[in-house]
Amino acid sequence: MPWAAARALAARSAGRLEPARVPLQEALGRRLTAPLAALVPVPGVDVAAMDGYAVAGRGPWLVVGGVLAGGAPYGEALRAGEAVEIATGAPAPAGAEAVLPYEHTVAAPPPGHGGAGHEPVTWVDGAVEAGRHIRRRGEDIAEDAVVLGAGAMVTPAVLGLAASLGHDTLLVRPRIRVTVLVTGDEVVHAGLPAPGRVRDAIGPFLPGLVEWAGGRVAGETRLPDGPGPLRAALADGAPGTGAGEVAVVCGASSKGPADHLRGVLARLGAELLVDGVAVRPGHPQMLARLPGGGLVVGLPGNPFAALAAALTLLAPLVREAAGTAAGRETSALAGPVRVHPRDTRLVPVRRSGRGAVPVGHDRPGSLWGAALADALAVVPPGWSGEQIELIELPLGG
Ligand SMILES: Nc1nc2c(c(=O)[nH]1)N[C@H]1C(S)=C(S)[C@@H](COP(=O)(O)OP(=O)(O)OC[C@H]3O[C@@H](n4cnc5c(N)ncnc54)[C@H](O)[C@@H]3O)O[C@H]1N2
Ligand code: MOO
Repeated sequence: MPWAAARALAARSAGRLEPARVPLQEALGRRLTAPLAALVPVPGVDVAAMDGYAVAGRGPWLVVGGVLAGGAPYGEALRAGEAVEIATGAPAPAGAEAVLPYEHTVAAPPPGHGGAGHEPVTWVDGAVEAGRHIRRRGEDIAEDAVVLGAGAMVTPAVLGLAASLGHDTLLVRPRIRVTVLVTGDEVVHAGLPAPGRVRDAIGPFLPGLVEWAGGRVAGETRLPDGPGPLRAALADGAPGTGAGEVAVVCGASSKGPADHLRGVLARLGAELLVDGVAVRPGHPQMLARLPGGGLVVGLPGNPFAALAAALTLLAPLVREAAGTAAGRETSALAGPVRVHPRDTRLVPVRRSGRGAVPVGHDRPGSLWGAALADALAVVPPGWSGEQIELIELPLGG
């Protein structure tokens, strides 16, 4: 199957997940599926915007009480000539006309008193402007105001905003659950690989790639070679095999004696949607639908081939399920690339002012080039030209 057709088919194969209410932190990076409205006004009541004295009428003012943020509000209405010592954010008493910040406050003698008095009562004075330093109820955000529309991306700032408006959950499209199955008797997961062994280089990049595309890796299972373990891991009811889920199989996609994925999928009655893609690297990649509704993505064992295949089949379907389509980017190509007569080539490049620069080191078995690059240039079969499509490589963080 041509590369572009495989990518489009992968996107179509995933239905959009139904919106769900999730706790705020889980909504990060998702899109809102409903407008976000204020459940409460901000601020909720009239509050002091400065530490100082809430005052009524003209000074000097007799200090009749104090109120802290979180403390009990002052119980009575202030009368002209009265002040209440107040903390920033504390409810302003009824009748308060302004807040006099400490910095602008002078100790005042009681009216009609000749000098500084020794009474236990306190008098304060200072210049205030009517209404100054009191944030009125709903002044920042009115109750019921719609602050964000459906489709808005949930950023860290959106989480803080939603919390301040009284929300504990947000309605978003959930992250599609991806289960990773790493096959290969020769594959080890820690330390230096002994001769004939190889460190798993695919399992470590999948969670970041899936998260970046809008999904979530729910678990990783390491499988020995052989059809039995793979069949059990993809059987009905196994993690990643249900509707709205994805199982990613690393390795076992080619034609060797240990490459059992095709046979296992046939035995399970899966519908093979993509069986090989005309792309280099990564042609032995597969997409299938299990009878239970789950999708299986087969990635080749060579790590750069697996990355190229993950960007061809896995990322588009995860994005589609999450409702977060990628933008299309084209660029000039600032360096030579090899062109294949029948296959699309995916070439690691770095964007620069001159265009996309091929970084080399792009053998299927090595992620060196992909690690140096920030995008893959899509070089169609027989291509000649100047502008080229780029697909973004996932960034960290
Ligand atoms: N007769 C054919 N042989 C091969 C073909 C073909 O079309 N006909 N295609 C070649 C290409 S291209 C690729 S890519 C590989 C894909 O093979 P598999 O998906 O079956 O993967 P394996 O055979 O298990 O492994 C291939 C290679 O990758 C190493 N590997 C496997 N898993 C990992 C991992 N998690 N991390 C790092 N490296 C891994 C494995 O040791 C092998 O060296 O098939 C070609 N052969
Ligand atoms: O798909 Mo294999 O890509 O070249 O190593």
